[in-house]
Amino acid sequence: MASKTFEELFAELQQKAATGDPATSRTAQLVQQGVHAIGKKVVEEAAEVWMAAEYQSPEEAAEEISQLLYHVQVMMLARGLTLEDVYKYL
Ligand SMILES: N=c1c2ncn([C@@H]3O[C@H](COP(=O)(O)OP(=O)(O)OP(=O)(O)O)[C@@H](O)[C@H]3O)c2ncn1[C@@H]1O[C@H](COP(=O)(O)O)[C@@H](O)[C@H]1O
Repeated sequence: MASKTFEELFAELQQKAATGDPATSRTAQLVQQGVHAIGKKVVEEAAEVWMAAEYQSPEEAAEEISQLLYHVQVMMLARGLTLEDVYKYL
């Protein structure tokens, strides 16, 4: 059972990006570091998704995919994008 949905995570991260403390919130820390640092994490997590999907268990692949989705949401926040901005292309 999911502990949170994609939309629920995004709403939580919007709050963290706006008012979170970089000392305690990974999201606030990444947004403070900016698009370049977040971009490196997106690429790193994408590679981990690929490797896990090819060589690891479905459970491990799911965990890596969750980390990629998290970092993609952080990138959206760093660029001031909303879910609607992205959904209109789906
Ligand atoms: N879903 C996530 C999530 N997924 C991944 N991560 C981060 O991504 C990291 C995983 O990447 P790595 O394995 O590369 O970890 P690492 O090597 O320690 O990362 P680096 O410091 O080297 O960049 C984790 O250690 C977390 O820091 C996440 N951090 C936070 N969340 C959720 O986001 C919400 C807000 O979190 P905070 O902003 O930290 O309060 C909470 O609901 C959290 O559960």
